[in-house]
Amino acid sequence: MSLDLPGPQAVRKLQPGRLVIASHNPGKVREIRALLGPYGVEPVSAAELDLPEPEETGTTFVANAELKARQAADLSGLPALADDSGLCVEALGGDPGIFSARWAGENKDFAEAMRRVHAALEAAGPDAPRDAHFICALALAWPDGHVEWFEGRVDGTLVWPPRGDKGFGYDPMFQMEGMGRTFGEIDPDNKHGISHRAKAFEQLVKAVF
Ligand SMILES: O=c1nc[nH]c2c1ncn2[C@H]1C[C@H](O)[C@@H](COP(=O)(O)OP(=O)(O)OP(=O)(O)O)O1
Ligand SMILES: [Mg+2]
Repeated sequence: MSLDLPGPQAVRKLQPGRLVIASHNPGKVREIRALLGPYGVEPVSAAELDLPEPEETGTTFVANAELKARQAADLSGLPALADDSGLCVEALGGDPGIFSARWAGENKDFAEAMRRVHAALEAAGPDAPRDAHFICALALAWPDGHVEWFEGRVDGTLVWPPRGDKGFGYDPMFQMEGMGRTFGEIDPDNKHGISHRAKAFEQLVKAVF
């Protein structure tokens, strides 16, 4: 999958003050808080503001990140940062991709979602490559309608059975290129230095702080 962003963007700096983390996923909110730690903004989550969870009608990670950020900025009157991310499995044509959260169902059961990915890979045949990548698209929206986008990617392979309980989502079955442990087995501080989210944040930090 390419990392095409919507186009050249004007760079606007983010001023100190409250910043909405427009996500309803506690694992993600935790990582984003840690990644924003050094930059002097006051993160406030969608849950703390009681913001509704929008329907993700976009067909790309960037479009969904933008939709979530715009809605939160509109409703809160504050700048808002959204993350749309997912696991893309090469042998599955990029699935679950933007549907990564939806594969976990209403109950957000990622043990089940990982079994689904594993079953789909088994169905693809014994020689189906285990290559996969995580994508993270970030959108930062201001109440006046200005938006900026950033993206990061990390490549790896899928393992079975899943290992580790330190991350969230599909972390226990994803092993980054060149690493012997899954994202579920490494310390959060370590993941924050290398993940798709960390890479997207590197771009964001360069541009807006
Ligand atoms: O670092 C990660 N480690 C493991 N799994 C991950 C990661 N990053 C995204 N993922 C998977 C699980 C997540 O549920 C889905 C994203 O779906 P996505 O719609 O962006 O997030 P979400 O619905 O969980 O929360 P929200 O939209 O409120 O931010 O991809
Ligand atoms: Mg979502």
